[in-house]
Amino acid sequence: MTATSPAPAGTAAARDDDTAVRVRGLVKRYGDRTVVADLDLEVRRGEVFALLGPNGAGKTTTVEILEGVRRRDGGDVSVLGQDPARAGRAWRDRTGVVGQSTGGGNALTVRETLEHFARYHATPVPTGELLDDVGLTGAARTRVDRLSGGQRRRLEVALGVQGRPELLFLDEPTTGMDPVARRSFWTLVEGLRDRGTTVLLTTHYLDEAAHLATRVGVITAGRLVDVAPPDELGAELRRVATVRWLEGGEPREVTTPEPAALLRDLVAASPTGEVPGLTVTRPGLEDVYLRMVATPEGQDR
Ligand SMILES: Nc1ncnc2c1ncn2[C@@H]1O[C@H](COP(=O)(O)OP(=O)(O)OP(=O)(O)O)[C@@H](O)[C@H]1O
Repeated sequence: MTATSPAPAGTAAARDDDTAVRVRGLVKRYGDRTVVADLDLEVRRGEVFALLGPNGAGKTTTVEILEGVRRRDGGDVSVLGQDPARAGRAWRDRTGVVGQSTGGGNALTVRETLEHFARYHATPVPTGELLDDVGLTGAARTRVDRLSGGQRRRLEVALGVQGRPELLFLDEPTTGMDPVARRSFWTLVEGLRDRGTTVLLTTHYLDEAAHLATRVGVITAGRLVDVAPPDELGAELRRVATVRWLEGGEPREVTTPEPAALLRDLVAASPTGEVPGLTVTRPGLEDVYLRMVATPEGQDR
């Protein structure tokens, strides 16, 4: 089938049209240790998908297999319709990679570095625009080996998006950035998302996942344990609410899946109909995430 002929509905090729990444039964071992264990994952075209998980859970390993820079031991992987283990230069041009920071540097300036790598792309983002997008205009003439950690991270992000990739891999992109730089990075990713770029990112910052991601997936011990939009993750865990109030001046707290019934009882029992200090809270993304990874399996191994 050629790229232009429409795939019949319901076929694998038709489904691939709206799927950027499809992973089935992915396995990766180091020696006799299995670090990715039968992992399934699907990232739709145009979405920002965030992978969360504790240190050592297997996020980077998974992402590197999808980038085509690490071998797998089992499973099926399709990225932009091809197996990254066999894909060539043309496929690579359609992806952008911002790996975990290496801390390396060189004697070229920021601008020289961007101009050097621009030659590898068919339609690179103009250097001035790129510098602006990542907030490095003021550092354009600084040598890379003299950049701060956060500035270096911005340069790596610039190199990842320079070729206007269809699919961008971001491995802990904002580690080392100050809060202002993180915010402007979020704006950059939002701009990419608005232009239809698919983004797969790993992060330890739950506010980043909540802000940017269409869906988040939680990996513990090499397995994907849940996938959902950030405000729906852990639906079961979220059903439970914590009700707090003051009784005779003393704080009281009850955790219940049916807060409405408790509120009715509290109001009925109050002579004035008022319940002092009353609050009802449901678990947020962070609470849910911490519960998910709190199992022995979820700990760093
Ligand atoms: N080249 C390697 N050789 C042996 N073990 C490795 C290698 N690379 C990673 N590992 C191990 O594989 C496991 C998964 O590592 P990985 O880097 O994928 O985790 P991660 O979820 O990205 O963690 P972090 O959040 O700390 O970046 C870890 O236990 C790690 O020590």
